[in-house]
Formats: sequence, C-alpha cells, structure tokens
Amino acid sequence: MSAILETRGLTRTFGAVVAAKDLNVQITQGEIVGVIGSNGAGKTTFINMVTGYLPPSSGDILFDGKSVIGRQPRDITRMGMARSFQVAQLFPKLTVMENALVSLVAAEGPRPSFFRPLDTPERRARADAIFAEFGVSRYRDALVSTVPQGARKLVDIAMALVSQPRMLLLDEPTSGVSIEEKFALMDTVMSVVRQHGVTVLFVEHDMEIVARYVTRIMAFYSGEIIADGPPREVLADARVQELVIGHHLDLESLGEAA
Ligand SMILES: Nc1ncnc2c1ncn2[C@@H]1O[C@H](COP(=O)(O)OP(=O)(O)OP(=O)(O)O)[C@@H](O)[C@H]1O
Repeated sequence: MSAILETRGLTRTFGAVVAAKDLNVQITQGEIVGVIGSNGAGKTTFINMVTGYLPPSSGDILFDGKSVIGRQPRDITRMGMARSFQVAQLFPKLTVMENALVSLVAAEGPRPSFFRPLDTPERRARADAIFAEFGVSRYRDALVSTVPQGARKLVDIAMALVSQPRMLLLDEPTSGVSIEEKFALMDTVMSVVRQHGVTVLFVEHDMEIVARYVTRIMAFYSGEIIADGPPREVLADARVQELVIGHHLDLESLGEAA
C-alpha cells in the first residue's frame, strides 16, 4: 500500500543543534502512530515540518505522493491534513457551531463572500454530524469559552475532523484531562477516527495511552528515530526504556496494547 505520508532525508538544524536528522518515514493510510521522546528529542520539530509551520533544512515531505515543501500550513490543511494545534486558535467568543463553520470554510478554500456565504445548511449538517459522533451536540450553541474542560478537548478534536481530513495530527490529546476521563476521551476519539479511516499521528507522553491506542510507535531521541514498530516491541526496546522512558517499563502493567 502506498504511503499517505512520507519523509525523505528530512533534516532540520538550529545552529549547531540537529533537531531532525535524516528522517525517512512512511506512514500508511489508517495507521495510528504514537510519537514518543523525551524533552527536546525532536517531536515538535517533526510535526511542525510536516504541517508546514517550519521549513526543513533539507529533505522532502510527501503527503499523498505530493511534496508539501514550500506550502503554507493552510494549503496543507486543504490537502487533507488537520492538526489539533489549529483548534487552540478557535475563536472563544464564537459558538461551537460558528467555529465549525469557520473551520469548514478555511479548509475549503477561498474566503466566503456575499455570493458564497459561510453559514449554509450543508455545512451545518456536516458539523452537526461530527458533533453527534463526538457526543458534544449539546454544546453546539455554546460559546467555546464556556464549554467545560473535559468536553472542550472533544470539541477541539471534533473541530479538527469537521473538514473530513485524511490525516490528523494531535499534540498530547489527553494532557490536562483527569485519569478517570482520559480513557473515555480516547475511546471516543479513536472510535470516530477508525470509522472514518483517518490516519492519526499523535505526540504523547502517557505510556498507558500509547500502549492502548496506537498501532505503531516512533521513538525519537536527539533528532533521530531510534525505534519504530509495533507498540510492544518498541516499548520493550532497551534503548527506548533508557533514553525515552527513563526507567524500566513493566509492559504487563500497561494493559493490552492495540
Ligand atoms: N526555534 C528553535 N530555535 C532553536 N532551537 C530550537 C528551536 N526549536 C527547537 N529547537 C531545538 O531543537 C531540539 C528539538 O526540539 P523539539 O521542540 O522538536 O523537541 P520535542 O521532542 O518536541 O520536546 P518537548 O517534548 O519538550 O516539546 C531541541 O534541542 C530544541 O532546543
């Protein structure tokens, strides 16, 4: 199967620091990939390059076979790659529905006008369908700033999916979520993305979440990927335990890996 995302020799330096070193990655449609690594390992640099926020020093990035080098983040979004990061830029003084309409128009292309209004029954229906899948319909007319913390995460991720991207990048989806709520949140998110066949790449520090929900782990250390494969294999790797996790990991205590 051909890769939905591929990087070839992807490299980024900041002065003497090599934040990404010759990264050659292939991700296939439908994979759920966890990106792990200690602070400064290069996870954000990788995600920023892939989504167009940071130009690489060298190398190529292909999304669906097309190079995204030199494209603006919004163009890459329109190609079908959504990022949860963008939802941090939601308008707090607009309602959840209004934000969804803006997200949809932004993903579609040219700005709305008198002849091309933002608020259409088709867009509302699309937004309502995704709110229902995430169980957040009751917040559709609430201002984003008033949505309770737990539901806000779901609203954020629903918003990234409203434009029906083929790939979704999430930055620590469970950060700030209570231990009691984190599995319920991930169960909902993963059930929706699987139903839509969306490929997911997410940065996560919580090994319980990684072990339970991903089909593949890429472990970063010092700008390189030191292990890449099925969760159990990568988490059992001695270098990963030493350099990424920082201690011996009892795999049994993490529960069933995907
Ligand atoms: N804008 C920048 N200017 C200079 N150095 C940078 C910049 N961005 C990242 N770096 C350096 O590149 C390396 C990789 O950083 P990056 O933020 O990608 O790591 P990370 O794995 O995302 O870490 P964290 O988990 O702390 O977010 C680090 O040494 C960092 O200091």
